[in-house]
Amino acid sequence: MNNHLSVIGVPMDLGQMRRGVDMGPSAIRYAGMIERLEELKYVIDDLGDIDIPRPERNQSEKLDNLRNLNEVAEGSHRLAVEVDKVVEKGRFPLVLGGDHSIAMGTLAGIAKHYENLGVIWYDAHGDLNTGDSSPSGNIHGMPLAVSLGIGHEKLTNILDYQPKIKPENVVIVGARSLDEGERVLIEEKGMKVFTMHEVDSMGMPKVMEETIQYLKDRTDGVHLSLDLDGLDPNEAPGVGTPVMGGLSYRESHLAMEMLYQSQMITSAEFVEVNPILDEKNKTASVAVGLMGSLFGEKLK
Ligand SMILES: NC(=[NH2+])NCCC[C@H](N)C(=O)O
Ligand SMILES: [Mn+2]
Ligand SMILES: [Mn+2]
Repeated sequence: MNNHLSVIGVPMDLGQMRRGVDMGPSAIRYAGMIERLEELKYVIDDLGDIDIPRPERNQSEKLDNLRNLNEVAEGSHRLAVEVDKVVEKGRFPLVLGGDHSIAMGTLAGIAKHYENLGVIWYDAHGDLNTGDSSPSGNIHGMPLAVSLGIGHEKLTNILDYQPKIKPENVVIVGARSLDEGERVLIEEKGMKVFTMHEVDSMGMPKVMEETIQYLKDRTDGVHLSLDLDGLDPNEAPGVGTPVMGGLSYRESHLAMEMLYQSQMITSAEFVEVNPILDEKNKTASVAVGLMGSLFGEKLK
């Protein structure tokens, strides 16, 4: 694994309606992230936080069922520019959210450097909505669709190219809340999804084995997009859209350890940590713990 990490915080809370997720990057750093990774002998540049635009008052609230479209697009664009530079320098981008809408910026910055970027979308949700299909108008439910080139032009065209990724290079893990339009898209594109049903029936070792094998055969780099709501809300309560029956802390550690062993992850982001909804920074600590496993911590 690339031993030079560049950390970028993204205090974005405009992709959904619960305030506080903009403090996610601070909460994750406060939970000891940098020290934890330094312990593993990584060289770390913390690039600080991206400046996120604040919406003007009186703007028409939800144009095309896309809440805060212009600000989210601009924030993601700024993130994409920074991530692009990090990859250009040969460093591993580690992005801290912020709500999941930021993934469209992260992927825009990374994917131009790969022919076939793979993505592991670790999440209770598919985030495959568009303005047309979204029940909420919240853009954090759309970044995977946007990265596939599906959605509003202001979002799909960040850094002036699209699509960022191909549907066959994506694996979704932990899904248990998919909207109708998302199911249709998954079916139509033949996307690989391990729902909680598969995790329960196959077990996490098999799910990750298959994920790793599948991506190894077809990609030249793999981005991990980890939404903390993929985990069960009992273990990661500090998220804005919790869904019961999620991945356990232990399953998630195992998944991260297997990814470390595979040596295939080339970038990562940890999103949706909301300290206002959290219990004593538990969810941020879970994020840092999972990073420990992803970057090679071992018990012996
Ligand atoms: N990144 C997330 N937590 N996304 C939740 C999305 C929830 C729902 N599917 C929506 O579109 O509103
Ligand atoms: Mn989610
Ligand atoms: Mn998500």
